[in-house]
This record gives sequence, structure tokens and C-alpha cells, in this order.
Amino acid sequence: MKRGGSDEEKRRAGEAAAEAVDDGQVVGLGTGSTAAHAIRALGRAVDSGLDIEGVPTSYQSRALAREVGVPLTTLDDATPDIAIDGADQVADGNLIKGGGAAHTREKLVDAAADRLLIVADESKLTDRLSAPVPVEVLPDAREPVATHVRDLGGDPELRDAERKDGPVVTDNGNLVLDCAFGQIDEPAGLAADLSALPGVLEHGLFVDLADAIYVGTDDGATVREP
Ligand SMILES: O=C(CO)[C@H](O)[C@H](O)COP(=O)(O)O
Repeated sequence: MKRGGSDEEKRRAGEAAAEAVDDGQVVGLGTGSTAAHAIRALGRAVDSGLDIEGVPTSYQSRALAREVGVPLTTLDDATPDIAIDGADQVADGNLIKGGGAAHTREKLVDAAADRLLIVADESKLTDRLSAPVPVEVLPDAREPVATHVRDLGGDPELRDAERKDGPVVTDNGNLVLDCAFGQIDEPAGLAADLSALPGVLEHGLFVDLADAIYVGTDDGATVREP
């Protein structure tokens, strides 16, 4: 796995995915620096006449969409035809997300979309998922969930102010436990176990949700279909 993708690679991935959006579509707007490139590209396309509406996955993506002029709607009023979102790790069609602590709303919007395009630089690609899994928990559930995670073989760590890639408190007013499990051989099983824990809002394992992975490279973008 190549480490530390450049912003240019992220830009190429985001802009390539934005080109897949058709006139009249409702678009899920992902969170993070790579998805932000897609949102900016969509803003330019709207300026040129593309008629779309966006469903943001976070305060951050909502603010950016408003800044660049993408009209917004909600899941109450529309179902996304397509969503474009980033990821922290990608192994085939499975993902770890939540570096920005937005994975709860990201999963809601991404799963509602007919088609999910993931945008990433090459450093995110791996054979097996192994990054810590972000788990959003109700504030009162922090210790009980941490205990359950240890029982599942994980090592939970409360995301704190030392970590600059996400808020301490989520957009939903909850906390995040980053749970290290080492190499994850059965993502679907772990996803089900984490979802079953009382007090867990959502976790960052996205299993079989992605329809295409747009990977930014040194000189363009490639598209992989899991
Ligand atoms: O899951 C996410 C936020 O919750 C992001 O999509 C993920 O962290 C990737 O971010 P970036 O594109 O900045 O590397």
C-alpha cells in the first residue's frame, strides 16, 4: 500500500467521479478532502447549467455545497440516484470510513443511493482492511461499548483532541471510539457484531456498499468495480 496520497490524486479521483453525475439527479455529497473535490467540481458544473440537488453527509459537506452553489435537499424529500464519498481504507468493495467522524450520516446517505462511487488516492487501497474502525457511540455508552469491543478482540480508543482529522464530538453530538482489530478477515461478521452493541449509533465498516472505486493516480483516474 502506497502511503500518503497527494491532493492532486484526490482531485483527479473526485473530478472523475463528478463527471458520472447526470442532469436531473439527486447526489449524495460525501465528507472529507477527496469528496470535497467532487463537490467543487459539481459546483462548477451547476454554474454551467447542470440541474442537480445534493444530500450532504455532514456539516462540512453541507457548508461546502452551499459555498459552491450546489442546491440542497434532504432524505425526507428525495432519494439519491448516486453518492460520491471518500474512504480511509478500501479492500475490494469493502471500506473503512469515519476519519472525519461523519460515517453515521455517510452510511445513511450512501446506502440510500442507487449507486455509490468511492473516491480515493492510491494510498487508501489495501488487500485486507486493518485500520481502526470508528464507532460512534452515545456519550453514556462509551465504557459499556468499549468493554464489548474488547470482548470482540478489539482495542478501543476514545478519539480525543490530539487527533486532528475529526471532531471530538460528532455532528450528532456523540463520541467516537477508534477500535483497532488488526487485520479484519471477516468484515461482514465484525460489522454485524458492532451493529448489535447497545449504544452504538453506527460504525465505519462499509461492507458491499460501493459500486465503483475511482482511484486518483499520478496522471489521471482509474475506475474499479468490485
Ligand atoms: O469517512 C470519511 C469522513 O468520515 C472520509 O470520507 C474519509 O475520512 C476520507 O477522507 P479524505 O478524503 O480526507 O482522506
